[in-house]
Amino acid sequence: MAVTPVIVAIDGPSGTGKSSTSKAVAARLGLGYLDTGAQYRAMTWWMLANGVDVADAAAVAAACAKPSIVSGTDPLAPTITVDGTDVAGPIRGREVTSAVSAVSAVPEVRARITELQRSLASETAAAAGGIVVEGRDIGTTVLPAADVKIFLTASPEARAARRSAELSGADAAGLAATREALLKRDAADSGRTASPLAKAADATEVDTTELTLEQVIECVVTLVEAARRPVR
Ligand SMILES: Nc1ncnc2c1ncn2[C@@H]1O[C@H](COP(=O)(O)OP(=O)(O)O)[C@@H](O)[C@H]1O
Ligand SMILES: Nc1ccn([C@H]2C[C@H](O)[C@@H](COP(=O)(O)OP(=O)(O)O)O2)c(=O)n1
Repeated sequence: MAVTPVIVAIDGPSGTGKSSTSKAVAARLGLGYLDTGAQYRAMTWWMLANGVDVADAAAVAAACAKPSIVSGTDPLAPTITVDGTDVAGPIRGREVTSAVSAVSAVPEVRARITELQRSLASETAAAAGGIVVEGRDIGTTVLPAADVKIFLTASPEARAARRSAELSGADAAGLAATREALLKRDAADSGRTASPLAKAADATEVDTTELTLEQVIECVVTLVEAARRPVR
């Protein structure tokens, strides 16, 4: 019996477990995976590498059609390139992290990246039987007809502890500084006019503060399996 492709949207603020949960759910169910934050980070990396002033929205808007951003959708080996260069490492650095909210608030940037996301989601879903797409506005704007919508939350303390455990070397910062930077980015992402971070009215909210990653994965897998309808 065939099953229709399933589209899963996972949104929420930083450090709630979107990437780890989405990758694991996609791998377990044999679906594709798209990290939309990586696309905004890649656009930001390109702006910084090309000397565009990220505080100048008009300059960012004028340049944002130039870079070619390509995402690989295998959850076991996700990739991201800009004009053919692998940027998976540099896009996680502090410089990009502190500039990404400004770049992703520019409507022209969002229009371009949203179009990329929609075409990649439909191509991948058709080829892989479905896709898990994670970000900030997937359930509200990018894929409002998604079959499953999840909004992950966690306390700022838990999120800061998770993030600071990941950072090392030049990017290492104290827990308090990490918490402050994370809340500042949340406020910018939630407060922007163009497609802000928000829970869709029909999304299931999962507070991950007291859950293990495995428990969150199980919860999402159960919701996706329930939504998969056999085609007769
Ligand atoms: N429920 C959880 N409990 C403990 N640690 C978690 C949980 N979910 C995710 N993590 C860890 O927190 C960090 C941030 O998770 P990530 O998936 O990157 O979050 P996001 O994509 O929402 O920013 C990762 O190191 C991940 O392993
Ligand atoms: N769908 C999305 C995804 C991310 N963004 C923006 C806002 C976020 O602060 C940045 C980075 O997202 P990313 O998911 O990589 O951030 P974290 O890993 O959660 O720290 O991109 C967005 O505006 N819309």
